[in-house]
Amino acid sequence: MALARLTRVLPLAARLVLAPRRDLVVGGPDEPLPVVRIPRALQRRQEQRQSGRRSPPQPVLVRPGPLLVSARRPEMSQPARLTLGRWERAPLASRGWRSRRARGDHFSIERAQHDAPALRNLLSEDSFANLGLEPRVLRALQEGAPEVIRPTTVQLSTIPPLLRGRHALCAAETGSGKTLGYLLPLFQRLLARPSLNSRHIPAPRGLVLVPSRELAEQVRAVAQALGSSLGLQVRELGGGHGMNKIRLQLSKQPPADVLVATPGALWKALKSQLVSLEQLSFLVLDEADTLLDESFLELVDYILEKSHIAEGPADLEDPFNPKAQLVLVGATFPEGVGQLLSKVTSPDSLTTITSSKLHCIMPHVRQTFVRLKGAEKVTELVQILKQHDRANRTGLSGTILVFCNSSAAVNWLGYILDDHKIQHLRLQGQMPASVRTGIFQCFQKGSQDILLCTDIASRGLDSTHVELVVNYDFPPTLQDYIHRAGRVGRVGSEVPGTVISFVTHPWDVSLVQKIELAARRRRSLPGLESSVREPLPQ
Ligand SMILES: Nc1ncnc2c1ncn2[C@@H]1O[C@H](COP(=O)(O)OP(=O)(O)OP(=O)(O)O)[C@@H](O)[C@H]1O
Repeated sequence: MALARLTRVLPLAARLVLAPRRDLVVGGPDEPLPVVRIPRALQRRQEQRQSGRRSPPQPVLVRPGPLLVSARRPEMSQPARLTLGRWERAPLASRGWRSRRARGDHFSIERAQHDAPALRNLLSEDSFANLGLEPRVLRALQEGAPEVIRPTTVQLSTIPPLLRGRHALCAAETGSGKTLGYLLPLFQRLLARPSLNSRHIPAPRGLVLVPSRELAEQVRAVAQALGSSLGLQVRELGGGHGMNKIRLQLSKQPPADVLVATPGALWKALKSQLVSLEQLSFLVLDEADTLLDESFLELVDYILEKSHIAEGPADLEDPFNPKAQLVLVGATFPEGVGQLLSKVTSPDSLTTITSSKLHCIMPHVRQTFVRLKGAEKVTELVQILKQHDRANRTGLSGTILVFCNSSAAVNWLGYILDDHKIQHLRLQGQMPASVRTGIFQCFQKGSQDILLCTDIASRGLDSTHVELVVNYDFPPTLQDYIHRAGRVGRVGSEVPGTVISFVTHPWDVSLVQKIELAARRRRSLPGLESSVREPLPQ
């Protein structure tokens, strides 16, 4: 490049001679010629460029010691003490995985620490009492969640701004305790604001929107444990059951102070005027990236339209004209927040809280990638499950989540596991609501060790027993990978987590290479950043 630039700037009249030592000699016949020496490295790069060749990245010399990446081919391993620079080319173990010849190859991103990042770096003075929570709320926390003693890093950074009435977008890694991070401020706000309900239909003051029925059940259970000691009613409104069930859920007495709902069910209830959002003072969109994607956006738009969102903290203070504080929560940064917000409030009123580990490969979970032929996946899975079963009989093992990319694949794989006499549960979106109910709770309680599922189980669902996530089908996006992998290694997990991913298609390989590169550079995954200040489309 430098040589090319140099030749361009030299006057046309100048004579260019490549000197024997490859120095450039410039000037007329009678003048003493200035000599420009070109460094050898530059010359070599120029020669390579001209011949269209690029030197392959140098393999890292592996010495004994802990590894960050361990590969089947040892020269592709990376020691734990080495981090590649941002622009440094990496010797990827997954390079060449698009070729069939790569079948059978594998590598792992090793566990670098034991604890979840959300539990590290906590100081002894970090306590819930120092965050501005009222004694009543602290007591409710003690009674409702006795295992929770000190706040996680995410709770430390979200609770104070939420108590100050700020609208917030909280994006932090999976399993870091975001649910309590928004529920505690929600309850404190409701205690400060008495119910004004004079209408005949239920008008909850707190609303948590979640993308799936299973997550609604889970959040309701956590909220109810806190709400019952505060004298506040928490109810759940899940979809898929038809209008009669929705009517029944909403007619229960006493009416809900806090409603945990899926967008579809709430939309139906609002359309049929079975519920009103006029009294709303706290609105949470949990798993905001999913709620803002195309499948839910229209419903969520309608719900936001019916809620009176405050312009800012000052707007929340009028007790006779309730306005709602808005909180968006997720483990991946949602797209389209700016567009959504500009419809209901000013994007400037939003505080963005992101954790330092957002979109990073979890450092406390071992993640293995295996390049396979499609037809080999079943054998590989059956072997893993049988191995686990043997370990389980000796009382060593936790539970396993196996992810497929479609409901049909879950059913098909389920029949194959039946043939192998491997007991399991199945959870996929096309199951009737009555069959789906309670499946995840069964798995959470440990009554069955293996759950075959689609991505409906990848968002927000919490189980401290999950030891292994298998991506039987490689997830279609990096966001999906983050959410699926996040079912292990959660705060409070009782077992160390592992993720195993089967890689079969060329498009899987592109994602694997991004994951591997991010791990080797210890940086966040690319392409997931977004901005809350995106302009509204014209
Ligand atoms: N301060 C705490 N101390 C100990 N355990 C906690 C604490 N806060 C939350 N937990 C536990 O951590 C686990 C994960 O919490 P939670 O489900 O809120 O994570 P999350 O960040 O919402 O995850 P996801 O992004 O997957 O939805 C739960 O089992 C919860 O009980």
